Amino acid sequence: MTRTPVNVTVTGAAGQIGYALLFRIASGQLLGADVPVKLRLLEITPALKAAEGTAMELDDCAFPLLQGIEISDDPNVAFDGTNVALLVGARPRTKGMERGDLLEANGGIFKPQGKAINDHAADDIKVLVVGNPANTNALIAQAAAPDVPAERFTAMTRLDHNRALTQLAKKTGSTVADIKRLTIWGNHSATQYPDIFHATVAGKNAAETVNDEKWLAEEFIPTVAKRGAAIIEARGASSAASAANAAIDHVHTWVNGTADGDWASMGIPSDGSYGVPEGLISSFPVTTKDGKYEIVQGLEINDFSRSRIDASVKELEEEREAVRGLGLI
Ligand SMILES: NC(=O)C1=CN([C@@H]2O[C@H](COP(=O)(O)OP(=O)(O)OC[C@H]3O[C@@H](n4cnc5c(N)ncnc54)[C@H](O)[C@@H]3O)[C@@H](O)[C@H]2O)C=CC1
Ligand SMILES: O=C([O-])CC(=O)C(=O)O
Repeated sequence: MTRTPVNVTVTGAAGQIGYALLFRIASGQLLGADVPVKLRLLEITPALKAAEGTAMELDDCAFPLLQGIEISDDPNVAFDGTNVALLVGARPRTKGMERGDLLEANGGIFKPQGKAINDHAADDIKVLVVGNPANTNALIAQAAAPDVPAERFTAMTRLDHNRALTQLAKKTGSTVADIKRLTIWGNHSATQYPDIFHATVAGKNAAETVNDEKWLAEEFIPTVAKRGAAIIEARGASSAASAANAAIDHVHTWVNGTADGDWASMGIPSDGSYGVPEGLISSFPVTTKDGKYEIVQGLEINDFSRSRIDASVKELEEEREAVRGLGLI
């Protein structure tokens, strides 16, 4: 194998998403079946032993593409020379915790990680934030990394995108492979807006094919937007394998490109497109090529969509104000 290995850092490596993610990265599903990887696992000190156990299992898989594993509780070590950073570890909301407390607790994680990325990561670093609240955690990390191009900080809405694909496929009696150009707009939260007005099912407009605004407003959108809570209710734990799968999809798409005639959803810094205030990390339809993404331009946004996009963007603005007030950005 002649290619230089790509350094991939995963934070929260001993957590449930970490366990579902690391083996897939090591097997080549993140970057490609011909791309060797070195894994860096970042955990908090009490979870280092568990991370070591996962590393032992990774060794035991004898993945031909896996060229090394390093484990650390120091972000300066874990992000040293890293090319792809998957920021999964985050502080979950616990009983009695207000939103401000949650943002502050996550600021204590994502600000130092952003700084470590700024100071130590490779020049081509790409960052995906999975840990919630993902969009605003991405904003915090980005603000702490002024030397890294802002567009390298992204947040995950691909799980929402994938959830929406399946719901639409079920409704239309098609398969997910028949569906193209679906979009998640806004925040990875219950205000997100899954948009099928530009989507196609087997080449035909999805909204026209469905032709059922009541289903759209009362079933499809709430099912997708509240799916995370439904999984917690059913499983007694939040989505893990599907979240890891979406993280793989997000980075694979970013690095390897979207298919002709299709797009994906990514939480990315707004350039002001579609009236989303510049700098907010909000989900958009994007095409990707040569490791870069571009927002799909020129889509007509009807009133139904406009009010929902605006509501989610308003929530993102409020989160941005809150972290600004806490001095985190
Ligand atoms: N954007 C999305 O679509 C989704 C996001 N999530 C979020 O992903 C995050 C992780 O989920 P799980 O793996 O299920 O949680 P988990 O609780 O099983 O694992 C989190 C891990 O992060 C570690 N951690 C905490 N602080 C850290 C720090 N400063 N540095 C490194 N590691 C640290 C913990 O020790 C723990 O091992 C949560 O915030 C969850 O809400 C989950 C599903 C979907
Ligand atoms: O709420 C959570 O921790 C899980 C989550 O983001 C999701 O499943 O979309």
